[in-house]
Amino acid sequence: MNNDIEQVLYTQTQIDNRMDEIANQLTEKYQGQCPLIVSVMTGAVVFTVEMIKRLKFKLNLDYVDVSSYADGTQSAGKVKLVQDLSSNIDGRPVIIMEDIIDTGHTLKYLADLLKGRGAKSIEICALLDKPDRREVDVEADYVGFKVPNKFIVGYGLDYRGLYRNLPYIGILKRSVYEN
Ligand SMILES: O=P(O)(O)OC[C@H]1O[C@H](OP(=O)(O)OP(=O)(O)O)[C@H](O)[C@@H]1O
Ligand SMILES: Nc1nc2[nH]cnc2c(=O)[nH]1
Repeated sequence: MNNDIEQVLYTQTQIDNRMDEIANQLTEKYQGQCPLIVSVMTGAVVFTVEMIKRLKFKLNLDYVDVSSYADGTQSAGKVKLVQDLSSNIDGRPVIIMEDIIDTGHTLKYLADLLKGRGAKSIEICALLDKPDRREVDVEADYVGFKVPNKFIVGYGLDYRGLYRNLPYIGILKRSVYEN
């Protein structure tokens, strides 16, 4: 295990098994619909890649880059659209793939934006949910795991750009970001 990790919450095997379950639910629901998968850069990249390989229906893939965290572990509270979709979503079912819902600001912003563009339906699929930190009313339709109110890294989630490549989900030691 990486020395900066206080505790592993979910191993690669646990993540794989949970992704299989969610993928089966999505496959049942979206058969014949060809939804657009919207991956939220950068944190959702690992989750998105691993999930879409399990989806047994026609789909398209696009991404947005939204940024809500100015620096380190604290939310800036404001969401910025850094890179827009390249697809037209009018009349299309959309599935947003996100790594974590924390305050909820990012997903609220994104879901409202895509609704305003006439998506036929919008569902949210999030690897992690940290409900204790919620500031706005937003819920995922599919959640991998609930996590405690700690700073989480791995499986796409970073601290200052690091740890995204860890093949598990863990709690970052406070000593890494406090001095
Ligand atoms: O629910 P919220 O409080 O809005 O937080 C969730 C968002 O924060 C992180 O993104 P970040 O802006 O750190 O960018 P990243 O995906 O590039 O890591 C994470 O990937 C989510 O998109
Ligand atoms: N890496 C990381 N990014 C986040 N964005 C919102 N919450 C978190 C978290 O716990 N870890």
